[in-house]
Amino acid sequence: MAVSFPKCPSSPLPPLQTSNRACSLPLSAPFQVGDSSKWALLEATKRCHLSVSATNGGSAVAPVEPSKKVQDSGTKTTPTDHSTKVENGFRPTVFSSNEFQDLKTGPDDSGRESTVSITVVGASGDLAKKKIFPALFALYYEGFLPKHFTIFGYARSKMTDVELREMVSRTLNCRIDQRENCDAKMEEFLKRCFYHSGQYDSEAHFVELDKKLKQHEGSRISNRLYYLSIPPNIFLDVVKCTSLAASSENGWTRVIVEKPFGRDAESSAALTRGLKQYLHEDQIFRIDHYLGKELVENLSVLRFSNLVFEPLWSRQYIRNVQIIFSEDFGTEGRGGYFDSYGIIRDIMQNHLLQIVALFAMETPTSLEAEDIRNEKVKVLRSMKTLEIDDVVIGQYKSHTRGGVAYPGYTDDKTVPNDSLTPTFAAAALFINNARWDGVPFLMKAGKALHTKRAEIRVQFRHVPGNLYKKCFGTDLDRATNELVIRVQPDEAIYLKINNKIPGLGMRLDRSNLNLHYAARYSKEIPCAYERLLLDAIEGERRLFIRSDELDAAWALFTPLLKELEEKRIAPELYPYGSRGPVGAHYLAAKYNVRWGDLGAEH
Ligand SMILES: NC(=O)C1=CN([C@@H]2O[C@H](COP(=O)(O)OP(=O)(O)OC[C@H]3O[C@@H](n4cnc5c(N)ncnc54)[C@H](OP(=O)(O)O)[C@@H]3O)[C@@H](O)[C@H]2O)C=CC1
Ligand SMILES: O=C1O[C@H](COP(=O)(O)O)[C@@H](O)[C@H](O)[C@H]1O
Repeated sequence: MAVSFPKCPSSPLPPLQTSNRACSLPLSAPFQVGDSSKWALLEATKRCHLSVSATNGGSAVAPVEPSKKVQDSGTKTTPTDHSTKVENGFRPTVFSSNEFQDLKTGPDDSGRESTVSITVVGASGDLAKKKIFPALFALYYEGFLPKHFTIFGYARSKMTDVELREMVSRTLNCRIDQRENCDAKMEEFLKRCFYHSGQYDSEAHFVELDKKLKQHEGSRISNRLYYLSIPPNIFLDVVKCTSLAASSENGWTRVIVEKPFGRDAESSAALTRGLKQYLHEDQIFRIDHYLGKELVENLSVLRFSNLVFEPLWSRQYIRNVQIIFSEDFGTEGRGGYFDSYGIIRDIMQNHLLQIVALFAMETPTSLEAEDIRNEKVKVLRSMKTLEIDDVVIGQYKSHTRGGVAYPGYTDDKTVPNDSLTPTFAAAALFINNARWDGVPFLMKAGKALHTKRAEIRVQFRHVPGNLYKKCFGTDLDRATNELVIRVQPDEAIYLKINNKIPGLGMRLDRSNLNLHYAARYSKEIPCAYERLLLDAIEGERRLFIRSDELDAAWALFTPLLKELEEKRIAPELYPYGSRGPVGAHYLAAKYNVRWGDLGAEH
């Protein structure tokens, strides 16, 4: 006879707060939660932060930091920098007292007005079209660009303003969750976009750009941001020309530099020296767009604001950490660039290593950029230089599936037939400090694999003297907890736990405590470039790479890269669309690790 137990009385949980906004509000913020305007949100956020750190009624003017323009070799001027000083890592404040305001709100009533000119150098290129202009539009749409801003495209291609606008308009779209006034907003945005054609090494052409910028800036304080979306061999030409001929005379000048930052320790150091001939370190914004991804930024929040994680975050409880990047397409269209870099330089030395640094750092003194970067650099400097025995490399080969032929890497016309450039790599890294001694940090990155995904997997140790050992069979590894931070796609954080299957017997299964972003948050997640562009405009350096971090990162990888190239080590071939070379499993097994992304259900 079936026995039924009385049901637990249902006790409704209090409703969850569904808005990010609620979290950032100070108790005393005079902000109406019902107010849907983006600007209201930004204003509220400002108040929130100001309520923590300042008591001047919300009109804080950032502390002045000198702008370090070099007029000519050796002569530095120090005009006022009206940049935002970010309070303890939050995005709170304004350029000057009246600049950062919604177009709808009209002019502010105090201080001299200022303006921001954003020049995309290499505007005719792939990255500019795919990411930069759309990100700028998204910022504009959301009301995050300052009242007075102008966008310039600069490249050698001949184009009129109208043609640039046509080109840009083809790539713009509005957020899925906010289509209101989309076309009108696009029109308004495009009217603020202009183009100047010129050579990258011609000071005269940058003087012409300077004149055009001045026309737009008028008598306002001029702040200028240059985004170098060009091949690295012309970075220095452009930096020299902008610095000598087109930097701001009374505001700040900042330069966003895209990767690759060199090919090895020496070339990277040479690039840094070159940049520093014309710019100060705090004018250089080395972008690593992975740092702008929502879940990468959230790593510190997860760790430092939840008591349940931080005490476990060490060799005592963590068995291994895996950072996995895979793409389900090859180098299509970028083979020329890729062949002289390869996957280790393209993904591991920067994106994945930055994740390791953020993951493993000690608690920073504060959320200020320098405090965080100091901790990251300590991690990088504590790491063991990579050795060839701890690395597996692969290259994809052609494969036919379902009647479709997928090309191999060397089938790309821009790639030499005998190229040994790795399109896949797996590596075991170690951090020689008290917290992480002996814990393998396994990285895996590959193109033309079976899936597109980026994730961090934290595998915890076995439960000592586990009472339920018998329920797991012989494979205790399968029973350990695993925390998965899925950076993309379909952002999620989930913790694999063992759970009793409901019923009268005692059977356990693996279940997930799952924070699935799409289900939890209704707002679309901004693209990494939006966050980073906004940070650069605001002068927030937390998510950009400092030169000593870069040096430390290259020091780890350079000997390995040299050895691979000098010895012409052949990569293991893997079929397009597969899970990559089998060697990756041997590497993991060497450290008693099983990759967490195996199997259909992971
Ligand atoms: N595309 C991407 O997804 C990513 C790119 N990056 C980095 O961003 C930067 C820009 O990338 P991307 O847009 O793909 O690059 P492109 O190859 O598209 O180059 C951008 C522009 O630079 C000019 N250019 C290209 N080659 C040369 C050359 N040899 N000499 C002078 N000018 C040249 C061209 O403009 P014109 O001829 O009109 O002057 C071109 O439109 C690079 O540093 C790249 O490594 C980083 C991450 C991702
Ligand atoms: O930096 C790079 O990143 C992209 C992958 O970026 P994602 O944001 O789409 O994950 C990669 O395709 C490219 O090779 C590399 O240069």
